[in-house]
Order: sequence, then C-alpha cells, then structure tokens
Amino acid sequence: MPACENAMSDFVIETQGLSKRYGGKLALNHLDLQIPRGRIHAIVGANGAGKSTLFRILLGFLAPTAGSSRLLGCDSQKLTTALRSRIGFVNEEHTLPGWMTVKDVVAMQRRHYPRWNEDAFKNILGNYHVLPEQKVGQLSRGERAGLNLALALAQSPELLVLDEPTLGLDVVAKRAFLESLLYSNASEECTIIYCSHQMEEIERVADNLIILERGELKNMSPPDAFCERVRYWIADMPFKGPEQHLVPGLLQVQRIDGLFHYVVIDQDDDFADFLRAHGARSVQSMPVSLDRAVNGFLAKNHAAPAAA
Ligand SMILES: Nc1ncnc2c1ncn2[C@@H]1O[C@H](COP(=O)(O)OP(=O)(O)OP(=O)(O)O)[C@@H](O)[C@H]1O
Repeated sequence: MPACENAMSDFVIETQGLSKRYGGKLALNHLDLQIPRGRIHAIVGANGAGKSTLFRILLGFLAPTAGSSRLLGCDSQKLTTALRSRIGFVNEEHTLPGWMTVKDVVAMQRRHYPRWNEDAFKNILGNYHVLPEQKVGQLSRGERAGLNLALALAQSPELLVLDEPTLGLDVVAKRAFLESLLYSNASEECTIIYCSHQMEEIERVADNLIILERGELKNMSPPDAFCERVRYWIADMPFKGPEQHLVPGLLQVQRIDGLFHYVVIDQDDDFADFLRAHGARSVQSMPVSLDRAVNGFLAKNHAAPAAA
C-alpha cells in the first residue's frame, strides 16, 4: 500500500489493532483510535498507560508489535521529512538551544518552515516579555514555554502535539500559556493533541477527552459527557456497607464521619435503591468535577498488576 494513499483522510490519527509489547509487558493492546481533524483533543491516562509509546509509534520512531497506524493519512513507518514538518511539537522540556538568542532561533525556524506565519508568531510572543537579543537559556520556564508555543504555531502545522506543556510552570505562567493557546484560534486552523495530567487545563481547553488505560481506549467523548457518566453519592448507613465487589460501577469509596461516599460510573437512579436495600437511611447524589471523574476512573485499577 502506498505510504500516503489516504493523505486527505478525515482523521489526523488512525490506529488499527495497534499493539506494542516490551518483553513481558503489553504497552498498547489492540488499540483502535480515530481522531478527527480539527479542535483540541486531550489524551489522558495514568503513568504507564501507553501515551509515549503511542506517540513514538505514530511519529515512526518505534515499530509496533502488531497492527498499523497513520498520521495525517500517511503510514507512520514511512513518514517523510516533508510530512514531519507539518507537525508541531511542544513538550515539558521546551528543548531549544540555550546558547542561541531568541532572534537567531526565530530566523532559523523562519528559514526552515516554508509556511511560516509571522503574525501567528508575534500574536503569541506578544503575551510574553521576551527580548529578541536574550539568550534562550536566560528565559524563565514560562517564557520558554511561550516561545516554544509561538514557534510551533508559526510553522502553521496541521497537527500540533502539546505534551505536558505546562509542567513545572507556576499558576500565572500556566494561565498565560493556556490563554495564548485559546486566543490564538489555533484549534480552527489545525488539530491539537493535548496530553496532560492536569484536569483543570483539560476542562478549559479540550473538545474531546480520550482516556487510555493499559494501552486500551476507555473513553472518547466531550469532557462534559464523561462527567455525566460519573456521580458522587453519599449514604447514611448505620452498619457495614455492601461488599465493594457488589457495588455496581464502583470507582471509589470512603467512609467519612459515619457516612459512605461513593464515586460510581454508568449508574442511574436505581443506585439509590441499591443503597437503600443495603440499609441506607438517607442518600444524596451530586455531579462531579472532571478532575474527580477522571482521577476516580484512573485510580480504580491502580493497585492491580498489569496484564501481560
Ligand atoms: N523501552 C521500554 N522497555 C520496556 N518497557 C517499556 C519501555 N518503554 C515503556 N515501557 C513500559 O510500557 C508501558 C507504557 O509506557 P509509556 O511510557 O508508553 O506510558 P505513558 O502513558 O507515556 O506513561 P507516563 O505518563 O508515565 O509518561 C509502561 O508500563 C512502561 O514501563
């Protein structure tokens, strides 16, 4: 099959039965993932869920054990330099040559990328007090993050991958980064993949929430729709609550001041009847934040060993 038979694919990322085994460890398990063009897609997962492995395979740096993957319609194992130049990448390390001045880095990038957009660059960098003659190594972490975002967006990428871009930034720098991204209209011009463990960021920026768990796809929906699947229940039960394995959809349970606090997924109002049947004198239910919903979901299997 030609490497780019489907270069105008509706999907920026497409995997079919993608698996990666490292010795006895299965990092990706028959992953079928289709990410449509446009908007901001968050990818979340606990440590070791397989996110880095997925990106290494997608970018052609690692071969899968089984299955296939395509990036911007092209076979990941056959990506050309021209295709890679259509992808922007910002990660937590903000790896730019520290000894170069900002203006020299910008000149280098301007020469390298034929679709360089000076306005996009200035729009983002204008949010930061960065001087052209400053050395990159002298910039603060937040300024370096802003410069990296400006450089990535100025190359007019079709796909922009942001991998924990705000890790290590303080609250002010984080907010500046997110606002630069949101006000840039980047999500109208390219597809953004946002990998982060910070749910408040995802809640703010993401249109689509993709959850990976042990190399498998567990959710693909708007963040609000995922929140609606999860509910918080408080039950006043004078005796021992039901055995945990009997509680339907259980993500988390805690006993605080004699009250049972449950976080459950995919349960309707019948859950109240279940609690009453186990002796609850009163029950109360409330919605949860994205942070609680996702972290409850990811923590559910945390202690169990990974399947090989
Ligand atoms: N080179 C390797 N050799 C052996 N095992 C590996 C290798 N790289 C990754 N793994 C294992 O594969 C699994 C997935 O790792 P991966 O780095 O893809 O996860 P991740 O979701 O990116 O994690 P994190 O959020 O911690 O960066 C982990 O269990 C990890 O230990």
